[in-house]
Amino acid sequence: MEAVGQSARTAVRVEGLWKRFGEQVAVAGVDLEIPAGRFIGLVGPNGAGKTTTLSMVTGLLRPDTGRVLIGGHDVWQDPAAVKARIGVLPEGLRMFERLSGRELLAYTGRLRGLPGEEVDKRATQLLDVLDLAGSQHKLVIDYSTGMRKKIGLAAALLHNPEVLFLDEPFEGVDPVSAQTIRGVLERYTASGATVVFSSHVMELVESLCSWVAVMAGGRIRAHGPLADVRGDAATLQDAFLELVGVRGAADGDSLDWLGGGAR
Ligand SMILES: Nc1ncnc2c1ncn2[C@@H]1O[C@H](COP(=O)(O)OP(=O)(O)OP(=O)(O)O)[C@@H](O)[C@H]1O
Repeated sequence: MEAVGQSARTAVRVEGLWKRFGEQVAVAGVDLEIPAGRFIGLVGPNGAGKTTTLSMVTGLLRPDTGRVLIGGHDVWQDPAAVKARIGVLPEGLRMFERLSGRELLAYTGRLRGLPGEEVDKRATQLLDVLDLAGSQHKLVIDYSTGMRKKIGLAAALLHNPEVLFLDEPFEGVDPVSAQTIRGVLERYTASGATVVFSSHVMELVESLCSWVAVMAGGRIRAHGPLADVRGDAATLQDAFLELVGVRGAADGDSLDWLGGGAR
């Protein structure tokens, strides 16, 4: 199918996305134009709608209304073209746990239609870079949380996608592994690819991302280059608290029974 008209530098276009779960409106009209070749952060408080949005954007969950274009292809009209262009590391990743890390990559690569030799080569390099070579023959079920994130990332990168979506990629990952993941992702975006990731960790988003979208209550509250979203605030965290309207409510003043001697 032909790519629908879209600027060459837009990686993902989201138009009028809505999702309800019964009475609960999880995503309430999201429009976004995500630039290519950048590190994009999607931030928001718990329940803001980040996971639901990313699930719809990556074709895992059908929106009630709205559409998503990736590389000009409609996620729901042209899923094969989109799936060839994206890599996804979803939250609570489910994997084939009775395979070893190496087998998981071999299987994923063949599913992606890569020749066996190429899969072997890429898998060896990814396992090395992500410091998983020593555990490549262990079953994924025996991997730690951080190792699971890393093997999931390797599987998502194997076919060299144009856009990589990561839901909380650094959660449960130790600082050394986080630095490794960061290095891999920086190299990947430097080559023109796009990384979209969700996180609660504002310092991380501030240090990694050049473009951010702030979500709260199912809507985008601000989006654009990091400096624009931060505005006059000292940190992205301050700008974020201002935007989501929790300044002053978060200091726990009402918990006057907590601590002290009133037991
Ligand atoms: N399958 C579901 N059924 C019912 N409600 C859901 C479902 N998935 C999400 N929701 C609701 O939609 C809202 C948005 O949830 P979502 O998981 O997208 O938020 P989030 O920003 O990713 O939150 P967190 O940072 O805590 O992971 C929440 O109120 C959540 O309870």
